[in-house]
Amino acid sequence: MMRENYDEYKQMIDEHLLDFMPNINNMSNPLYESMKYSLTAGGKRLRPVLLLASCEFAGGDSKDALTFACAMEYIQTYSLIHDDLPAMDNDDFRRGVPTNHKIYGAGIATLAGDGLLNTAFEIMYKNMLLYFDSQLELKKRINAAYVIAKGAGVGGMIAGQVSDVESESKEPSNEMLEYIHVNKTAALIVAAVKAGLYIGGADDAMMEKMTIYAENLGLAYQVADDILDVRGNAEEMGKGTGEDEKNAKLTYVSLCGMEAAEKKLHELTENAVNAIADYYDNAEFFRDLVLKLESRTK
Ligand SMILES: CC(C)=CCC/C(C)=C/COP(=O)(O)OP(=O)(O)O
Ligand SMILES: C=C(C)CCOP(=O)(O)OP(=O)(O)O
Repeated sequence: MMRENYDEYKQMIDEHLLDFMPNINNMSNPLYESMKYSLTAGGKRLRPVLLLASCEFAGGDSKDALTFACAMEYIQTYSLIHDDLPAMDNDDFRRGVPTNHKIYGAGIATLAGDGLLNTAFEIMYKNMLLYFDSQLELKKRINAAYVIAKGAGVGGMIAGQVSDVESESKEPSNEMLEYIHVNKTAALIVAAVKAGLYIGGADDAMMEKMTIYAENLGLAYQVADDILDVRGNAEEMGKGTGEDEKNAKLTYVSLCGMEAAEKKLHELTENAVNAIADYYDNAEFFRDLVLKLESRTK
């Protein structure tokens, strides 16, 4: 049974996110504080919410997917800490508060990111060990961990971030922009959905359709973020306003203009909705999510 709304899933994450923090000895206390600072600074929890909802959509119990959902948020938080570093976007605000390196320095912030990424895999492996006696349950979790590693990895989010960094010194193009969005943003969103579906036990048809949904949602999410950045309501996306957005980034808006970006967002939204048309009666959560994303940019 799927839950009614986004906030119910988000609450599960917010309540349990710190439960998975490892015990760190006193010598590395600044590391713990710095990891905790960014985990509890807010955030929409989109990726873990998608993971839990996808698990239930496939007929599973979201409680069984909680570890993986929290691991996903650890990875998301690591990526934002590193993205904000002086060597990358050099941002001062994130999730409405000073960025991690502004509080703890670039060294600890880098290590907090490393720590979160590593912890994500530590807790997924620990969870898998609980299912050692059931080949079926273990396989679901190995598949989930594999898609997460792949989506976050050097052929996914990291590849996208490399191109994003490099794009600042390259001739802008549609191909480059598409590559950045597919990898930097959509890859982790697709991974969240697929991981949830694996744990929930989805069949191949559902996996295929939901993957198309998630690819379009992922691209739509980045285009919407870029539209909101320009419109000055970055606050709504949990960021600071204005000053920290100082890099002239390659975005759909900067490359093609606002009107084209809005059209693209609409197309991606339609694609996402159409991908799950077969599940009309019980895909309301996923339909609403992508439709709300588009309407928030208006
Ligand atoms: C491996 C790493 C560090 C990946 C970072 C991935 C990512 C999605 C960064 C934020 O993108 P953005 O710069 O477009 O978003 P924002 O405007 O929130 O900074
Ligand atoms: C892909 C983008 C736009 C990076 C920020 O992601 P979110 O907007 O989901 O950030 P949080 O809610 O997790 O802070």
